[in-house]
Amino acid sequence: MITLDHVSRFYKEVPAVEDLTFRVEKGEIFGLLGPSGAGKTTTIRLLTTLLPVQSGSAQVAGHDVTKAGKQVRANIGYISQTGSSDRTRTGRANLRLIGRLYGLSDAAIKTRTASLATILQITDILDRRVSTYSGGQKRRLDIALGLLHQPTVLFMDEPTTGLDPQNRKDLLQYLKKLAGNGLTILFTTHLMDEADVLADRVSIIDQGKIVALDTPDHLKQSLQGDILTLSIGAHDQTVASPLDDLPYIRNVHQLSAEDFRMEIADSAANVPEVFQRLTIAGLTIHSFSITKPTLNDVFIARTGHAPITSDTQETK
Ligand SMILES: Nc1ncnc2c1ncn2[C@@H]1O[C@H](COP(=O)(O)OP(=O)(O)OP(=O)(O)O)[C@@H](O)[C@H]1O
Repeated sequence: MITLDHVSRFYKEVPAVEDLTFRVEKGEIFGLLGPSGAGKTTTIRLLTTLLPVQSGSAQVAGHDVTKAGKQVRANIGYISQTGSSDRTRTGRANLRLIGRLYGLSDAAIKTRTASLATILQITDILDRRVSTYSGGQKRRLDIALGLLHQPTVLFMDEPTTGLDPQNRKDLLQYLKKLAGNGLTILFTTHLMDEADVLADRVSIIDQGKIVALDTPDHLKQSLQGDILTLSIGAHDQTVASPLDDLPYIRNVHQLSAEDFRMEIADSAANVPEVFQRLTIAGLTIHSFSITKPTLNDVFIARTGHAPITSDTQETK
């Protein structure tokens, strides 16, 4: 349903996305996961024909985004981070406008509006101006606007922005149901847990490049071990050197002045030796935890740095 073949986009010779190649199948929920500035929105804008592809090629719903933009636009829904509603109009008027833009009959607009409003729980606010909506209500209207013309492919930038936990849970369930009925969904997020819960497959993107692409489970299993997090109190010293030659320790990463995380194979057997090494090196362990890897850990392992903060550093 979506195919990218070596797609790149530059701004003044600086790559925003570089050499992206992947496919998304019909009914699949595909997550583009990465920190701010990674190139997620640029990818969506290229696929929705809002930005021209400069090199490589891409097809959406069987149409080339460069040569057949009109056909691509007829087959897709796009829900941007900010949404597309007119705040001065009511929700119903916004839906009517979009329906007419897509050439739907008044009867079809009425039926689709009633059904989407019920599912997204906005029926009782449809006749109020959008400027009076809460963030979550507006987000749900954005989604109704994106789905009104029954697209075959839905693009969503940061789907759950502004939603409270219950609305977020409901929305993720609804998106899964839509995909179960054959809708293909490509969404962006910087939230690792959202990608984990929602996506069938995830592409982790950093500085415009794909650094990992697989199912969330496969990505997490690729780390082959647990994550050991240690707090050693303020020291000038890093934990990396005392652990340098231990073959079962990988990717030691300093989270803050006191905190470190690392991958550890067979943690039950190997943690005692780690503690012994650190104690001999004169370090005091204040606290520790051993957890299963998350997509956050996958990101750190593949890029060597933490996804959100830039003040951390790789030490091994
Ligand atoms: N119009 C533009 N002119 C110059 N640089 C741009 C432009 N649009 C995007 N960029 C740059 O391209 C890179 C990718 O931006 P993009 O908006 O795709 O990132 P993102 O992953 O969606 O980030 P966020 O999560 O913050 O929305 C960034 O370095 C950004 O500064």
